[in-house]
Amino acid sequence: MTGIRLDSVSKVYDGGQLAVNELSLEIEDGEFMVLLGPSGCGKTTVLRMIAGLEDLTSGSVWFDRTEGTGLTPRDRGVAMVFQNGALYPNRTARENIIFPLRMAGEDLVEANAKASGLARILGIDGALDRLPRTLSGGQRQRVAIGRAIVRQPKVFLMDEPLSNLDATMRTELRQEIGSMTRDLKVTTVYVTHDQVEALTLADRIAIMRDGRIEDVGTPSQIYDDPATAFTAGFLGTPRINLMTATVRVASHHRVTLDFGSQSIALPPTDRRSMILRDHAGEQVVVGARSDAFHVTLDGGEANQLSGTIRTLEFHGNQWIAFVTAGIELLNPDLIGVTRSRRVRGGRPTSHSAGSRAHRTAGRVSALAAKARSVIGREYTPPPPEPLASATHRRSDLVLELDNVANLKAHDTIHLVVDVNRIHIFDQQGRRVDRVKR
Ligand SMILES: Nc1ncnc2c1ncn2[C@@H]1O[C@H](COP(=O)(O)OP(=O)(O)OP(=O)(O)O)[C@@H](O)[C@H]1O
Repeated sequence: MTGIRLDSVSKVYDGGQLAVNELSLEIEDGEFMVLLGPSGCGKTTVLRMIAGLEDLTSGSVWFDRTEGTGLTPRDRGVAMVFQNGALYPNRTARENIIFPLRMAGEDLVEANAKASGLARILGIDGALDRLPRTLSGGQRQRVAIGRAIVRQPKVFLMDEPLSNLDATMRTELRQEIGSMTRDLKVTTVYVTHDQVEALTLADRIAIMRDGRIEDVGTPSQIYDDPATAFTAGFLGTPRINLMTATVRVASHHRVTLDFGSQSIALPPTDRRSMILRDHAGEQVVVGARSDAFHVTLDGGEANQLSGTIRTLEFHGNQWIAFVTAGIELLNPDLIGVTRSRRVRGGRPTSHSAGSRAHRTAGRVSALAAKARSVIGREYTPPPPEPLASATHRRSDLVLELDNVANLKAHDTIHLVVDVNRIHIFDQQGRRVDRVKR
């Protein structure tokens, strides 16, 4: 078994697309690591760089203590499964699975025994003697997984292996992938943009954005204690409410978060109060998932926000309420973000905040040098986009409600905010307090 280390890896494609930007990540021996992020953030490129299918522009890949950067895919001991695991059409499922073993000279009886064992784990033992065209999409994908894993690779790489399956099949195969990789204790890197797959399968999740890692941790760390507003917005349905607030410091150093016509207060002993006392008058972003609110009668309770129900949606086991409360809400995808990283004719095609780009000028200039060396053009880091940009705004608080017996559209609703459940971010979307990892 093998641990993987990515050491400041970057990829600039021909034509200047910066796909991966000085990304570092350690994946432990036997760990199931999920790379999660929106389309185009560089997940597949990272996977292909681990597999040796994509050259690195800079940085290095390590397998335990061996540098793998220059190794051929074959010498890396990795196996990969893609969205559409292509099979040999004229070979049965069994022949497909044992093919890599036979190529390696393994005895037919032993190879068949291994195929049968894997087929049992993957739930395709009844389909082993059928041709791929007679199998369902889910069965074909199971055969592809069996063929990839049969040689006991040191590292198993999966690129959205469930994305072409229907919902029932996805759930079943997801569970089988989880138990199989744990039984085999093989180090696995799994790419997806599906948060349910990430939360259910991963030992740890790396949230990617614009070619970088935004946050990395166990599923519960990432969900309950997100390092950035983007991470908080990527996990959870409905998405977290991100409200702009101004920090006010009243008498006795009491810190309130002022949303305009309404506000909430932090307890004086709250660590965040102590941090925010020095930032009176500045804007912050307050993240509150639905479970941070509870509906109350207008009892004048502390930390109460009031609004009007714009609409109620029925979702079977619950309702989703869209509440207009006169609070400016932000789109998590756009806080502190690089909107386009394309380097063309010396300038990116649009502005961005580059959430961490401002941290060290040195990093930016190193990247600039790399981009220049690849495409022979100047790279100018884009300036931050203002928080109040129109594209950032959303209009409603979005909440789950179990019971709407006494509520309907256009009613006034009163919500108490549990301040222990809110996260406070700076204008670039980073937590103002410390994240526990
Ligand atoms: N061969 C290539 N040449 C040029 N640009 C590329 C190439 N492959 C990928 N890219 C670009 O690099 C960026 C990262 O692509 P990548 O496929 O790694 O992202 P991803 O997160 O896996 O996306 P998706 O979830 O849509 O598969 C994208 O902007 C993509 O357009």
